[in-house]
Amino acid sequence: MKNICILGGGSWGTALAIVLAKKGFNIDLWVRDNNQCEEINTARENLKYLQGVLLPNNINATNDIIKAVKDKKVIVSAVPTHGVREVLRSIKNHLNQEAIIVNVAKGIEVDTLLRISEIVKEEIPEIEYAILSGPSHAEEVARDIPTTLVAASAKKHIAEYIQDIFMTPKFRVYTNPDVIGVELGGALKNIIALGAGISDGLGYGDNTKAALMNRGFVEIARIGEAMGANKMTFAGLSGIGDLIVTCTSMHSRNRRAGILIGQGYTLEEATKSIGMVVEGIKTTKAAYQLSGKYDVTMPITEEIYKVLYEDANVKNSVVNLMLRDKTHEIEDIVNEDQFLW
Ligand SMILES: NC(=O)c1ccc[n+]([C@@H]2O[C@H](COP(=O)([O-])OP(=O)(O)OC[C@H]3O[C@@H](n4cnc5c(N)ncnc54)[C@H](O)[C@@H]3O)[C@@H](O)[C@H]2O)c1
Ligand SMILES: O=P(O)(O)OC[C@H](O)CO
Repeated sequence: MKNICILGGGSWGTALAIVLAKKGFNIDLWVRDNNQCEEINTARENLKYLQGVLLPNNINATNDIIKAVKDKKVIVSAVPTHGVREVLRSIKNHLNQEAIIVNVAKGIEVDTLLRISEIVKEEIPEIEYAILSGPSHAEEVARDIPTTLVAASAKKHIAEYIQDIFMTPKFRVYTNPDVIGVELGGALKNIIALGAGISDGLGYGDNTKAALMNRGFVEIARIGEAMGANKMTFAGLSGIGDLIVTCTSMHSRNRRAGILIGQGYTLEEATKSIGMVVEGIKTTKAAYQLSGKYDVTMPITEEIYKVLYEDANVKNSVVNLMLRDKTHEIEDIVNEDQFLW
């Protein structure tokens, strides 16, 4: 049986290790923190990030990243976006020639505004790349709850290879050639999930959340198309699928952080209380800059940016969104000629 390396012993890296280990692969799980690494190997549980799930014996946590990647064809990168570049730099000279990086993080690098495939291209230009994304909370995947995802790669055989590696009766994987769309859908939905949480924290209702999700989807598709994605990808699992789960689930770290902010906690208090990565916070900053760079209107992202980074009042932000200039629902489809006069 093949050996697979997973980089990052947080909730998602651990959940994917369980899926693959149950399939029979031997897993080397690189965990940055040595105490956590030892705890995983002795307790057979990731107590900090994924409590209550027994880890199969064929998962070996290691603190040695070079050993973890050595001779592996499939290297799953499950470190948060802000750590990806540094991790790639540390492994680039130790990789198998056939290695494929399977990124599962959902974010945009703030300083460069690059997607993760672009960071990989900069750091290890020759390596094969795929992204695995979709509506998938670690807490459910680790407990064998049926889940569907999409493996995207520019190369069909790479997307299909990764599909085969991960596919189980409880973990169904589709393929898609649109790496840009899949990366952006997964990253940008976290911003809208923060907004959905803020709305819940303010005590607003289902109508408000549906509005945020729907108009959030419109702005994700708008910037996505400007950045070269296929608009249809946003109608798929990594787009609307992930937007739905993240905006509605109590597993979502982004939504839960938003709820706390809506209830009046500061960003710092909310982040500390969640205790896990809340990717949407940094992604909001990146997306706000991208909307300027591509000259694309992203009103929800803009208001969330102001709440997170300029201490704007959340209730005023809702008023700002409700009182924007009147407009057609779907600007590029509806035009004046389509109305009866
Ligand atoms: N948790 C989920 O359900 C889920 C599902 C799909 C995708 N994701 C994505 O997976 C990525 C990881 O999320 P997670 O939920 O596992 O996070 P987490 O907070 O549970 O764990 C993060 C892990 O990364 C490590 N880490 C933090 N900074 C690092 C750095 N600079 N270098 C190396 N390691 C670092 C931490 O020590 C920890 O082990 C995120 O991009 C997230 O959006 C998460
Ligand atoms: O817990 P969140 O908000 O980081 O979301 C996790 C996954 O992206 C859901 O698909």
